Amino acid sequence: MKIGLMGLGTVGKGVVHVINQNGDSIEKRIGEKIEIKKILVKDAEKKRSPLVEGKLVLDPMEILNDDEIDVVVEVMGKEHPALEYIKKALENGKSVVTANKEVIARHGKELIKLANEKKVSLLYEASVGGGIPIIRPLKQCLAANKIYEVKGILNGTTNYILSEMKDRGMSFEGVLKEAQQKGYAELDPTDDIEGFDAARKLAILCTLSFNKYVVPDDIYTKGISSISKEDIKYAQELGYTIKLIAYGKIYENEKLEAWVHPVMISKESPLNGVNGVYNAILIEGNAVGRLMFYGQGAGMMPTASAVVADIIDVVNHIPGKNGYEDADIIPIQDTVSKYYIRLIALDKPGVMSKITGILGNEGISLVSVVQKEVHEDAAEIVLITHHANTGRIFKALDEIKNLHEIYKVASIIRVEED
Ligand SMILES: NC(=O)C1=CN([C@@H]2O[C@H](COP(=O)(O)OP(=O)(O)OC[C@H]3O[C@@H](n4cnc5c(N)ncnc54)[C@H](OP(=O)(O)O)[C@@H]3O)[C@@H](O)[C@H]2O)C=CC1
Ligand SMILES: N[C@@H](CC=O)C(=O)O
Ligand code: NA
Repeated sequence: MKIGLMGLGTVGKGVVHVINQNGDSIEKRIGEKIEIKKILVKDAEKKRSPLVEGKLVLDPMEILNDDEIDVVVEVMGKEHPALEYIKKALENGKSVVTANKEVIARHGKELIKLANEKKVSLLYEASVGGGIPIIRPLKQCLAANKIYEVKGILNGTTNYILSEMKDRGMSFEGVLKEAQQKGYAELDPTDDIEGFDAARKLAILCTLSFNKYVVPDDIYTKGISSISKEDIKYAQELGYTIKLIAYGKIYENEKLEAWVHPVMISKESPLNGVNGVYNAILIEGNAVGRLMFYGQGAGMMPTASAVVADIIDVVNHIPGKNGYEDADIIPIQDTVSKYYIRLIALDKPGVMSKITGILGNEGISLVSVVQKEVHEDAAEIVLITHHANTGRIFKALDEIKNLHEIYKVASIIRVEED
């Protein structure tokens, strides 16, 4: 499977990294090697990674007219000339993967029609929520539902700015600069700050969720440029957090409400804890109920994760192109965990030392021990172990169970701390 990559910025570099890092395991999984054959850039003088040596081109036609290239991956950004390149690729019978929300939100309808006519794929998972899987779940896993409502934090840059202003008392300009350095912001950060990027993403989500074609111009859009440190302080005093929210709802009369606006979010809302570059999307469907999708909405590797998954999806739709190896499952006895153990024992001196002795022989040490009387002659003993080999825990419990002072091993629960 030969790829033509258009763009080698934050996302393009991520795609090169992921394919370089995970190429072998991907090949094993899908039965096909993904090879980046050519990469389109604008600036021939920029210093680039040795990984892309010999692949760079400045003329888009070198990719679009290359018969060996099966998939064009557009990660250049901006509406033009990306739109024209995507169209040309589809016309030439190539599948297209793109992260470009501007192009999909404005021209998705005609592009999907063209892809269908040409019997090729047009995939755009990275266009909404970066690394969060949301497009494919809406198209496939939730297809049985009537979706009523879509609500979320859809822009990583503005969420990062608002979180950092609140938590570190940073200035708007200072945090924006950080977001740009981290590769979160659009080329023109006004797109992020004024809410246009979130509106493009909301247009895509509303179209998929409500089955009505929604474009960014339909969406009332207000960004965060007027949010000051004072607003953030007052919000905290009043028990709220300010978030840039994108909201879409379909009413029974089939009318839609769709807007992007700063919102005072109460402490109880699941969106309140979504901080930094993280995005979250809440979906309400009539069969599935409420769902929340959460993850990094921008950045090199999370976004590349979605782009490369789309490339894999193209391969998976070629008949006979996937295969799985047999799984080698680690026996539960060989796994390691802390354990909570509750025992019912005879309330008599010496019982505890027998129990700790058996555990000690298996190299199991204890974080805590609690003992309570439950009857005249019975006590409940609750132990929390340090990390231990599960096989040794089982062996020790078998021995403990057989002590005549033990009535029963009432519970064994794994303990996790993160
Ligand atoms: N950054 C992120 O976290 C996310 C980005 N996206 C989307 O992904 C896309 C790419 O974003 P990002 O990687 O951040 O963008 P960058 O600005 O970092 O990179 C753009 C790349 O495209 C190349 N390029 C731009 N215009 C042209 C042109 N006309 N001809 C040839 N090459 C061109 C640039 O070339 P050169 O290197 O020579 O300058 C550069 O390599 C955008 O649509 C964005 O909205 C989606 C999700 C998350
Ligand atoms: N600029 C965007 C990038 C991802 O789509 C954002 O900050 O969310
Ligand atoms: Na996504």
